[in-house]
Amino acid sequence: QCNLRSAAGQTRRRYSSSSESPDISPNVEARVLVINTGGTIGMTYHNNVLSPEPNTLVETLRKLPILHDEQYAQQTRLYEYYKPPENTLVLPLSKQNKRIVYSVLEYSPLLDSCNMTTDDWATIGKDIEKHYEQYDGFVVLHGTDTMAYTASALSFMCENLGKPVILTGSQVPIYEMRNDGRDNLLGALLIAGQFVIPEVCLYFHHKLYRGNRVTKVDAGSFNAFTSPNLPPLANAEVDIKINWDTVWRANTTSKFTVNTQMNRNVGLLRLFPGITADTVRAFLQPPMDGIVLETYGSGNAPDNRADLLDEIRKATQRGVIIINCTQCLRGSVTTSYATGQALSDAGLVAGCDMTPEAALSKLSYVLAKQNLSIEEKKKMLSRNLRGEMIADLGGAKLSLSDSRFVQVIAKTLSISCKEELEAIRDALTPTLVCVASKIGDIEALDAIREMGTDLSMADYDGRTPLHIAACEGHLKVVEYLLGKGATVYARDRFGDTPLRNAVRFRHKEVVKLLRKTGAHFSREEMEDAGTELCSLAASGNLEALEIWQLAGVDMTMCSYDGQTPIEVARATGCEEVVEFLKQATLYQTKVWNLK
Ligand SMILES: NC(=O)C[C@H](N)C(=O)O
Repeated sequence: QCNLRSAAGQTRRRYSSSSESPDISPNVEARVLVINTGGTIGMTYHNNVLSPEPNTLVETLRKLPILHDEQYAQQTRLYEYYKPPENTLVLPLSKQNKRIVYSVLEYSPLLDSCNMTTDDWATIGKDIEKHYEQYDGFVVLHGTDTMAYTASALSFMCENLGKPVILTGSQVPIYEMRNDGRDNLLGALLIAGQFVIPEVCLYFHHKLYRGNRVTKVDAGSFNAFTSPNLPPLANAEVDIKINWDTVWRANTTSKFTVNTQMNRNVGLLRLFPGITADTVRAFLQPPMDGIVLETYGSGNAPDNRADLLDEIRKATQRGVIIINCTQCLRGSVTTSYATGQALSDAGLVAGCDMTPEAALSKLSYVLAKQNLSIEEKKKMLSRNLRGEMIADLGGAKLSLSDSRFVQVIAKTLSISCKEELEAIRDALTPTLVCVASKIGDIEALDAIREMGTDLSMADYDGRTPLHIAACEGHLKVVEYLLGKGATVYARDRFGDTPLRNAVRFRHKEVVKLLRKTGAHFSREEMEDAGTELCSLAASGNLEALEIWQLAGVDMTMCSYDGQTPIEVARATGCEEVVEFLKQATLYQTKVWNLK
């Protein structure tokens, strides 16, 4: 059963441009899911006020040449291949020679983001989880008013995220002549389709921010957001420049999941001079489980107000968790003042440099963990979970440009300016990490990482240390790299992932570990697998077939000429292989029945 073929029963030919020449690059098309939740971007005027307009966005985008290339769609029979066709669009060829095919999933009803609740965050999270394997990245269209809250909440809900999730929207509807919606959507799509940034981000006005670091600061400007305590992850100027050193990575070997358990009994309380103890007491009454207290300056509150401190202390003793965040836009909570020390003595958790939006959603996420004690929850809250805060300001990060090694080279080559130094670092480190990975030298990898190098750095062929360790079958190195945030979704210039490499070189244990971490074959790789499986069946290579199955490939895929592996095995008469493929077919039938 050729369930992954196109409706026409043939694989689509892919084209690099509107010319007739087929592109041989296997990774030329990326897929992005756009989840449209509402917001100004898709609003129109009704009785002189803006509200969401359902069922019109896709048709509008289809008519905009910068957001859809109809000629390419027709030439490559895009609509036969990607279902449902009415929601599928494709961007013109990007500067990096990539095609981004995107599908729009529109919610009903579309919401002004002021109307969103915790349930809506969970719906978005669950949809990302449901479609996670089919897409390279996700764009969430969302109203700007509560976008920072949703971005923060999603960053905690998405555990072990390996692909980009980018929230965007606009200040002026995309249907208006002058608007920021087109640019924001285009930028978000280009980043989600071309870069493996494994974070929940927010893209607005040419900048990509970490989602849990932003706050809306302007209601009347296209430049509506700021990330006060962390520079942008990317700037989309003439080129899109990713600040890879800043990108946050999940340091685990666990698969992506979405945890929608959030505690709703949380709140934000902003101190002001003269606030009464009655107000504080009323706010902290049950069922309140946790609050973010927005204090002055670097986390200060009056230390001459015994009545206030008393209410706060009583609440923390009852088990209410209180995070101390500053009302200032920029900066961190410290204990440099007596007025700040009083709060920490009253049992508050330091919110460091978190935004109130991030602190509130982190609190809601952590408080929902029923198996943790109050002390464990407090500990978890003071840890940096998703790059939402700098927990320890004392330990500034070392960068390779500070390292002795690069300094010595720079001196030898008489280099002094920062740009040249960075150029050397960028040229040397991919090679160094790849060599260390090839020879299985974890100590060297660790030393290079300590200098501040990102171990997901790719060489000139787009090959990362994880690709190399997977080829070599260095299980320990693979484990180490995954533990240090290496992405299983990196594709080299040939379109290969570490999983594809491990399968090719038959490293069973590496395949198992990569699968456990969430690696999977893309739809196109699955299609191409049919031919490979038939040739392995023809040569009776049972071991290789087993590895393909471990990699999650459907063993009933057809070859290019429509034969199934089991038919080929029967024709060659290799009983062992026939038996194995029979079992695999039974298994696959069960999988389909479950769907
Ligand atoms: N610019 C916007 O999207 C604001 C709108 N009220 C919303 O948050 O849905």
